[in-house]
Amino acid sequence: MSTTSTPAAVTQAANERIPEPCVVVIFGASGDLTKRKLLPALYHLEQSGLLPKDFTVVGVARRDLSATFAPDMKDGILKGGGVEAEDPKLAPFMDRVKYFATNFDDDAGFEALKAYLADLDGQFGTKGNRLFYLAVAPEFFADIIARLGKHGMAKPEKGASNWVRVIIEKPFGTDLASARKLNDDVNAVLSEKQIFRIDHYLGKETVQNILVFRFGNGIFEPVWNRNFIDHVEITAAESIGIEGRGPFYEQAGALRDVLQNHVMEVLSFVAMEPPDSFEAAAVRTEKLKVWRAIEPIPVEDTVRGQYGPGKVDGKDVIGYRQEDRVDPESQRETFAAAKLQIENWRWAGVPFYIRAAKRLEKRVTEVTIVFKQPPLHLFKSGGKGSIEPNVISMRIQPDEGISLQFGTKVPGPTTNVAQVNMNFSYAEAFGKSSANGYERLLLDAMLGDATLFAHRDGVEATWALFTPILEAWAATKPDFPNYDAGSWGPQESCDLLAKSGRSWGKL
Ligand SMILES: NC(=O)C1=CN([C@@H]2O[C@H](COP(=O)(O)OP(=O)(O)OC[C@H]3O[C@@H](n4cnc5c(N)ncnc54)[C@H](OP(=O)(O)O)[C@@H]3O)[C@@H](O)[C@H]2O)C=CC1
Ligand SMILES: O=C1O[C@H](COP(=O)(O)O)[C@@H](O)[C@H](O)[C@H]1O
Repeated sequence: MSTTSTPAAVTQAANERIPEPCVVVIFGASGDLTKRKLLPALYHLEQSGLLPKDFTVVGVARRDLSATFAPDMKDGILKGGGVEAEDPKLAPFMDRVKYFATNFDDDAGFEALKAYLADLDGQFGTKGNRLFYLAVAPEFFADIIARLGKHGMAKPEKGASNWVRVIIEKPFGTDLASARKLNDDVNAVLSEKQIFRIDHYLGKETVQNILVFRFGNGIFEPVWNRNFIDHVEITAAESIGIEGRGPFYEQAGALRDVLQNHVMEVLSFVAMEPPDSFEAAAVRTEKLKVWRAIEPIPVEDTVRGQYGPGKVDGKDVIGYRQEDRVDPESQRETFAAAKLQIENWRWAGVPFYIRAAKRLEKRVTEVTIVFKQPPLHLFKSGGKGSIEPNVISMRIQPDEGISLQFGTKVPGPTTNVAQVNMNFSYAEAFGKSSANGYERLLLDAMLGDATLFAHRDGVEATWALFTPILEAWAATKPDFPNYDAGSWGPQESCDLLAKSGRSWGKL
């Protein structure tokens, strides 16, 4: 497929969005996220000319890393790909990367940080504008924000025109009660306008493209409803295991880690009504309506699983219970699936099947829209394949793109029907993109645009749906492990669709 919009035109449009001068302060600076995702994302913004001229990054963590921080981050940027060591923009960018050591519970440290940031304003012309990024374990979220408040860093100074915003990483709570408590703690210091709850899936081009596909074209929306759609599948499959994050995953599991947040965000884009505008309040309102319209989920409509040993990409891999720092009797799920019913005018009667898991056969995140059959099968003599439904597959990752499956006449003297695909590939149309999702979201937060960030009400609405499931799961002992690493999950996951004569599409 060809494209009429050139990448150059796209870049030009993006260039109109340059934030005001500011300091980005990253708490958790020596962590994995900062090195692998955040600094590379900021540098890509710099390369694209999207950072303000007056700009600094300050990493904050507890150890004294002032001598090694910038070189270490440079290493992360180079390893992230797409950047050469001799890139002329790299050295000047690294000169603006600073480090400040303090423990998160140290009041004197926060007071010194405040003075340090004021000093940077003088050196770099950053005008008191602050974007704090909490790239830390969730138990620190509320404490850091409370200390920012206590030390006068959480609000602009009285009468001044500077801004203060805070990006909060996931997970935002572990159930409804903890999410509410965290929201209350955060809202006690910051106004909702200052808070940017990040879900990096919303930064992915292909997730945003769900809205463009639906609302930027005339031909899809008329069929995007219960009259034409049989069911929807959303899969977030990973072939990797828990990657050394045993203690984290033992607490989290697939439902808390991915289903409640990333998958539900994607679902809201697939199911929402057109917003009045592409602005935060309008988009959030429509997303919230979708989540609130979902019927309470019966536990029989959910499936949990845990991988045992198996083969992924031809290599033997260990089971979850054998992973480092995982309980050998662990009951934590590495697979979670559910059938959801959105009881509104558009979707009543259309099941949404969602699943997220580690150590499946391959890494693929996809939305699959399966359409109803035509009312009459004219081509009965067509043989096998003649009555397959139309399917729109929105490939979030990898091989980003969209395809439409439809039946077509096989050449020859009989009326045989074969299924074919019309395919749009991002890579073919636009070339490879280095964006990791964080670029767009960091830029939006610097611009004060919260459209692609979660709102308190939304976070609570999704926890309200899944908390009863977590409670029901905790009350019964599962028969784990129940799927082999490298498979497509437990048999019950197929049964969930088979009950109504459906099956997961081939990915
Ligand atoms: N890593 C990833 O790919 C993803 C991470 N996230 C989320 O991002 C957040 C950060 O994750 P990640 O980078 O992996 O975490 P890490 O465990 O790798 O990093 C934690 C950071 O917090 C600092 N820290 C911990 N305790 C203190 C303290 N008492 N005082 C000062 N600094 C402290 C550490 O500093 P020091 O080195 O000095 O101890 C380190 O910089 C988490 O909420 C995670 O859920 C979300 C999506 C993906
Ligand atoms: O938030 C998380 O997401 C990653 C998957 O992100 P992706 O961009 O690689 O799809 C997941 O591996 C991790 O467990 C989870 O915490």
